[in-house]
Amino acid sequence: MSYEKEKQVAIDAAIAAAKLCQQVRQAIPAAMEKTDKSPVTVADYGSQALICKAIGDMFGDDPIVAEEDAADLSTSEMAPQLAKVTDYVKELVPEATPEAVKSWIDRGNGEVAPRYWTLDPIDGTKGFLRQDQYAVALALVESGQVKVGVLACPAMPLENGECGILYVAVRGEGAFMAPLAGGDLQPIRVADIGDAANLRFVESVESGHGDQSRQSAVAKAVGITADSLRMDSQAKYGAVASGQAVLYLRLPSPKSPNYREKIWDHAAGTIVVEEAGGRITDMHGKPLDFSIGAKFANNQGVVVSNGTIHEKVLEALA
Ligand SMILES: Nc1ncnc2c1ncn2[C@@H]1O[C@H](COP(=O)(O)OS(=O)(=O)O)[C@@H](OP(=O)(O)O)[C@H]1O
Ligand SMILES: [Mg+2]
Ligand SMILES: [Mg+2]
Ligand SMILES: [Mg+2]
Repeated sequence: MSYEKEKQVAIDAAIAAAKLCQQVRQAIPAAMEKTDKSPVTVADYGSQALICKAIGDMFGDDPIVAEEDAADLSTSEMAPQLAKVTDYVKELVPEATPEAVKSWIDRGNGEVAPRYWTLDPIDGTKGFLRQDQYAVALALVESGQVKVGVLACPAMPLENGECGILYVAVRGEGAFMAPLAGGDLQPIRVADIGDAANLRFVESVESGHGDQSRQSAVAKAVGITADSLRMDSQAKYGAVASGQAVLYLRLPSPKSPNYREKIWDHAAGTIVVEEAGGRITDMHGKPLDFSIGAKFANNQGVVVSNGTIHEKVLEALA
């Protein structure tokens, strides 16, 4: 099946959302705290509203499983924040009202189904707040397999010194990147193992999102001696897909050993890497299971590689 329409709607929505995020970021955004103590900003809500509206308008029957929830924005003390979100959304959707914005955000409360979208309106909110990397990550999943993935990474550097990369993949059609500001999609490939300069691995910036000492031990065991490239968000998948790194390790943090990864933190990134020739499994070599729910209840840790080193990495982990 061709996913031409899905791909185009996803690209347009992600680009619009990334624009909103960059506008918020120029104003040095403040963070609000969610009940799990993690940060969220008006940009996370604005991005989710824009994208869920776009998907809902074009594919009204498709559920969307997204990170944020408008319930936190619905109290009277949050009214000023909701007004701010609405103002940003209005710049791109003039008919936006606070009520409409909340209802668009809540389109993201869908459940995993035979066909669904999953959205992280800002992946790497901590990176967004630090003026580092972040990504708008949107994917379409059918029968448990990611079919379309779009990653908009406004802070990823291009060769010409400018910033902003869009990564796009459709199952069976390859992976591509383009300047986020506009330009043709160019095919990308993972790095070859013989390419010693690219023997780098990527990992999270936040030490609590992984096990950095085990990650560097595993990288060393497969011959990667250079220091890791630390990067927030699914931009790490973009780095592997385009050959800047051969490995992304995300092993359970000793601080939260029972944490289960969320589907929106990986869906778009995984198809971009797979279509660029790479491989993804959990730390035990099992495929990530996108068919059960918002959390990967049956997977632990994530290993993303250029493919050729994957078995060696799994052996080092075993
Ligand atoms: N304990 C633990 N272990 C693993 N992952 C966790 C954990 N806690 C949170 N999260 C999720 O991490 C998402 C951000 O991941 P990053 O790789 O961007 O982390 S980092 O900012 O580079 O450190 C972040 O996504 P966003 O909330 O979209 O930013 C969280 O979903
Ligand atoms: Mg979050
Ligand atoms: Mg995330
Ligand atoms: Mg997020």
